[in-house]
Amino acid sequence: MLFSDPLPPNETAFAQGDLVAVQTTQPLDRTLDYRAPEGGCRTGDLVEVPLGPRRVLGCVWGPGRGDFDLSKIRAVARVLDEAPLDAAMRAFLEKASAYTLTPMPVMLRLATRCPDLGAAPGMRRIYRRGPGEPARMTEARGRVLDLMDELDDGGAPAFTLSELASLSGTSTAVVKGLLKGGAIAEEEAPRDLPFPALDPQHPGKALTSDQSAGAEALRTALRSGRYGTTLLKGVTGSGKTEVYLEAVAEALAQGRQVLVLLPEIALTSEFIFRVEARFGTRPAEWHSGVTQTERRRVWRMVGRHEAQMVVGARSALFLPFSDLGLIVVDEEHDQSYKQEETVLYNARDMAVLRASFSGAQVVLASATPSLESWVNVQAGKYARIDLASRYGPARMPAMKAVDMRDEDLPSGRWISPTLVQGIAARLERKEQSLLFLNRRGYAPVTLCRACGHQIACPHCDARMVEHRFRGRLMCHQCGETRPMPVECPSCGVEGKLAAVGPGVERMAEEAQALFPEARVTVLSSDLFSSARALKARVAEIAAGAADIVIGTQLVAKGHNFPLLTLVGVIDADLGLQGSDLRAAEKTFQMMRQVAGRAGRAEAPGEALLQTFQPEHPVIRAILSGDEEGFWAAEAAARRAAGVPPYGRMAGLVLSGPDVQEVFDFGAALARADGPLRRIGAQVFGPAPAPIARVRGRHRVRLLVKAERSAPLQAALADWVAQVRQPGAVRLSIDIDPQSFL
Ligand SMILES: Nc1ncnc2c1ncn2[C@@H]1O[C@H](COP(=O)(O)OP(=O)(O)OP(=O)(O)O)[C@@H](O)[C@H]1O
Ligand SMILES: [Zn+2]
Repeated sequence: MLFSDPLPPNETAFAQGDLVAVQTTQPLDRTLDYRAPEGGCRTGDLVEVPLGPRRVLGCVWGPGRGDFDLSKIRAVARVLDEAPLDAAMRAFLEKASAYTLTPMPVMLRLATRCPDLGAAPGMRRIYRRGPGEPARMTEARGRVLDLMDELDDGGAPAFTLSELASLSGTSTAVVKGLLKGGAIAEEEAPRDLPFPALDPQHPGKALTSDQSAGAEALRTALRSGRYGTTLLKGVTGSGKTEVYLEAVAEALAQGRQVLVLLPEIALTSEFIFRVEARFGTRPAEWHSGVTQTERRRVWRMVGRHEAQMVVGARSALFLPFSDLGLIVVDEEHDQSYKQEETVLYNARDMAVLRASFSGAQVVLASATPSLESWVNVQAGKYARIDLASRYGPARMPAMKAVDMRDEDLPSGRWISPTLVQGIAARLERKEQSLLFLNRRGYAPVTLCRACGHQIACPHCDARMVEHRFRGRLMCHQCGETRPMPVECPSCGVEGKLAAVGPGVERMAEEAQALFPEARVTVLSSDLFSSARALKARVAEIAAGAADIVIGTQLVAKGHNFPLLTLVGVIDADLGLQGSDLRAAEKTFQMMRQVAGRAGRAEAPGEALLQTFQPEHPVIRAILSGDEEGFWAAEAAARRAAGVPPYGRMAGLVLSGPDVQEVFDFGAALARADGPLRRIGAQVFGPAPAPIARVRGRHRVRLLVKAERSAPLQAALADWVAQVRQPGAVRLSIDIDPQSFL
């Protein structure tokens, strides 16, 4: 056994034949009793247990419950040779399950997402890109090599034969064929190698006095060895990353593990590069772009403390760290930290929860923190560090409103004369301009001028968006695409379809028409086949390969464009519409992030916000830069409305193929609101969800509001359990919803 070291505190050893409770990954609402196998087992061990005719994965959760016929109890089949889930991890999973109302088996599945879990270590054959080229190139061979190049971040990743074949959609024979010319090299390698040690003594950059004070505060917090959370707030380019890397160094020096969460895979490679420069070697990576082989290595090495630092996506929170000392959540306000898929959790909150069980420190870094974090600082729950100015000569850009009511702009055009002047001045000085519009595609609406029909998705309650570069219409809800029709699908008249409203592709057209000599480029996620392709383009632009960049929210995040001195926001009012409770907060964050892209080097930057309502309080707050004033006002408004973070909310989405059945179920829930009323909570709805149909399923919403101290989760569970759910209807509960879609 690998893990036969002395039993840590809080863990129990069981001798062969003892009754143990096992939490499985099967959809059962309780643990099951088994007998400890030969050689015994301990709490936290990952095991295989017989269940009916099958063997399933489980984790030893504690002593058996003893409420089952003892004669029928079977023995644990096998203890897996993997690091156990320690007491802190188990407590975290239980708490996260209770908080998000996610069943424990689903939580355990999140925590055991390791390919080939329990497989014996040993040697295996791996394949890397070699220096040669194949004598004869075929389409299939090309696909294999493209894939390998695509996933190569400079680390020459290794693949297994079957991985390469399945990822590239070819056969193993194709892969083997590439061995001959040396385009691929084959080697024997131990299954899972430890990660090389990072060196915390490697010197970092010389810090400014603000930065040093921040770094020292974080080091002190880490030395306490206890849980704590610090909001690291600093304007874009102030050196937040430099400061938290000092905290990383401290944790590494203490021999503890570090997790850094980034909101976007596209940002990882630049960050990995900085880690390598700072600590001499690359950390482990965990996100959707990582191969299965590497995933397995990361999972195992994290459990054995043979990976000191992981950089990754939110699911990295569920890796089995054995001694986690620090979690950094970079760009903590980012919406993508809220998982909107199977398990609804906010990675920022889960990071805090996980750290509290592991005696770890959390650093939440942002130029524009979430209101939740700001409130937690005000309440004294989080510490706060401020970096008020940009590093070096760079200054925050001057922010100005362009009052669109005064601009003379023909219909179908969106770049105001004032903005045009600004761009022209940049072109003259060989500086870059960024036009920001958070709308992918060419135009949000395609309208038939003959009959008035708007082309909609057949499966969703959404319009099809024209993507002119691809010549297709696309549904942004379900991804359905179809060729751009020539005639109206409703009335059949030809040549009358018109684009209405702007998307980034259309802005590019307008910019190019205004400045025929300029190099105009679009940065939008749908235009890049991979994170790698996007990264390459970002690097080219940073080096000066474009004069005018048109971008979606993608550009707001973390990228550095030294030549960029003007940011033009095409429609600053866009985010303020709609009923979203976070509309003001999101707009404020987004505008400040985008503006922060300008003037990152010596040349001063300017941000121009096109708006029809310059007197709107949010627009005024953005322009004045009075952040504290904005947060205080926003907090007061939320407190008055009794909404998060002052009140608690849960969003329920019911969906199914039959609209009546979905509504009936919603109405039945709304009537049976006894358990909610008992805690003083109110239920609103059922009402059609803002997106009322997705992929052919009708969606209905209920919203529950409660006081902050009310035991909401327990009441929700009781409430939902009383009403029989029709088989075809799905129900998802989102605690603290971020959006009301
Ligand atoms: N003390 C320093 N010495 C040298 N360079 C520094 C220092 N502090 C910051 N920099 C440089 O300034 C730039 C901005 O710093 P950094 O990326 O750490 O800021 P940030 O606040 O994390 O930015 P963002 O909000 O865009 O993520 C980087 O290129 C960084 O290397
Ligand atoms: Zn659709």
